[in-house]
Amino acid sequence: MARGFRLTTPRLSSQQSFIPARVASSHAAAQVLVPSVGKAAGDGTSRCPHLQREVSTLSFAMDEVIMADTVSKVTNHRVNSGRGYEDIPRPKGSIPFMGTWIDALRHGVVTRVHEYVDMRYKQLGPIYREKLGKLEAVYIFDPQDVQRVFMREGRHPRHVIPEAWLLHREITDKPRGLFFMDGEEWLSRRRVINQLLLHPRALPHFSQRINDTINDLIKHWTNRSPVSTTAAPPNTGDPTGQSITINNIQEDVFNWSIECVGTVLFNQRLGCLASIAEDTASDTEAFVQAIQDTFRTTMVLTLFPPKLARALSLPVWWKFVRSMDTSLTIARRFIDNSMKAVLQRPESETDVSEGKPDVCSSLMALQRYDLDEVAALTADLFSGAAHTISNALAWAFYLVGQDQRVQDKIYEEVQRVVGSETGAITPDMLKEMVYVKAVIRETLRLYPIVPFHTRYLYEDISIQGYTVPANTLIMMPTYSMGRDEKTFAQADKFLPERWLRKRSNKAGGNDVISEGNGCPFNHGKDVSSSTDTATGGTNVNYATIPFAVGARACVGRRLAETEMHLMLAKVIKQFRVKYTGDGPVGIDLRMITAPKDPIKLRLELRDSP
Ligand code: HEM
Repeated sequence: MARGFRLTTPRLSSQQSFIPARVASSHAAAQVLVPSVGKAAGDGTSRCPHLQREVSTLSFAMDEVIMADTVSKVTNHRVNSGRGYEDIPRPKGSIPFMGTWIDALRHGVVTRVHEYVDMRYKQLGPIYREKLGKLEAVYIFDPQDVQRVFMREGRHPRHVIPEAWLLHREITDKPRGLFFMDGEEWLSRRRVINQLLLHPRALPHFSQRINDTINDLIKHWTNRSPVSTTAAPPNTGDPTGQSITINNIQEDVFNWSIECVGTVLFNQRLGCLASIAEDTASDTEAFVQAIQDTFRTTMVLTLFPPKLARALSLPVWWKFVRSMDTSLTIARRFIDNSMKAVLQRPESETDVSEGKPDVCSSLMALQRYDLDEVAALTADLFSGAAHTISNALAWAFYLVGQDQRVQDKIYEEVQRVVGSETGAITPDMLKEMVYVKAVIRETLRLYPIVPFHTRYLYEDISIQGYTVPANTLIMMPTYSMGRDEKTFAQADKFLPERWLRKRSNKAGGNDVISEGNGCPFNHGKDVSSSTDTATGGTNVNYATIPFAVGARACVGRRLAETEMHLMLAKVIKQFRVKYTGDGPVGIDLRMITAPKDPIKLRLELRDSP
């Protein structure tokens, strides 16, 4: 193949909206080459040679931050990488139209794509391309390449939206939320939601409600399975011998996360926790099932053309439509009920950033969007929140439930910060809980809830010496990157310490353990025994970015982290958690990284909650 060969046909599917030329050209200046990666930051903050400048994922005005960061380093960008798209390694056995679909199906690709992609990475290296049925993409694995992709995503970053979802939206002709939008439409709404959810002032406001819902969940657990007295194991110190059995933590946490997000979005209690106490069927159960079915069928329809599935009236298409309709109807029911309450409130109570009650009222107070659009925006947040947080917490309890050492450290930290205080854990207290945060961060490294980050760039980019043309789908597999031994020492081990660093206390007191800044490289140290493992890095580590980075990073990140940190801290403060399942739980990839089997736990009441 000739060097520098370039495909001229855009690889963006006709289903994915093209950005109008006007918009594309307006931000062409932002498509610039970032300084060479691997170079220590020149701002004097980096002590780690592996990492580069940080793109703050938490800035509420993220888009501007990124623009500032990239534009300040404008160099005349021109890709001249030597080898072209056609030269990028690809698996053997690709056939016209189908690509390597049959091969992939043999590997059980639908629920184990993460393993399949990992196998390809080991076979073909840090960049390869593959066509799986309809889905043609370039897969990249090197964190430095990932960083470069995010740095060049432009003012209106574009991610992949499953074709089946787009088709469904087209058929139903209903407005949808942020995830589905692009261009200026996306940016203007995203800025508003950023203010409501990512602004530092927004969350302290919600933490009392999150605390309350966690207290209620624990109360419901106790009501459902009254704390039973078992023979207290001898010499265990803390446990009183009283315990609660949980047969499926995921399900319970799902109910809780809907309840919790309901209080943030609508300042309403939705009543989802009642079904935990009563063990009865509820709307939330139907919602869980519908979302699971939507995700599962979407996976199949990612590989098999949805339009064809629809034309052939395949059962998978109809199952997809039914589950999508059910989940949207139930979400809409929750939202309509809540909106009624919001509409009845006095106008003075409608701006969350001024200490007012919730996201939905704040959106309505702007008087910029009609009710349908407010409902669409909040429905997106609502369903985005429930499944992600519940699965992440299920994995966190699964991991800590098997690791007494980690639990003891969480407990020590929570006791140190909160002491005998039995009220709410405040945002200021949370700031000090660096170990709790490290546990969640490590959980998401091992079980990244979103299995692939995706981007279409507006310009060609050179990756590993190959030119990847503009509008190619670039997939960044989070599972493989998070478990890569090249990046993480003892990559398969659950070691929250890798995210901490020890600083000596100049005032002569004890050394201070603080949050590491993300350098995952262990610099040759044994990460299990040291608290000084994430040494010296200053920046976001692109090998594990569970919420993505940049202007299109997860808009619910602050909320998700606050909910997860609070839940972990409060449960471990009161209970010892034991995983009681029958062995390791695998991953079932249904668009998100979910546990394959229910995660069973026993919660043993501590002596001194
Ligand atoms: C463990 C929890 C969560 C994880 C790991 C997670 C991860 C992500 C990721 C990776 C993206 C894609 C960003 C991209 O395309 O680059 C995303 C987008 C999004 N997330 Fe989350 N998320 C979580 C929780 C939440 C919560 C709690 C909410 C709502 C309150 C939420 C709402 C959204 C929305 C609306 C988008 C689309 C944003 C846009 O397109 O501008 N997520 N999330």
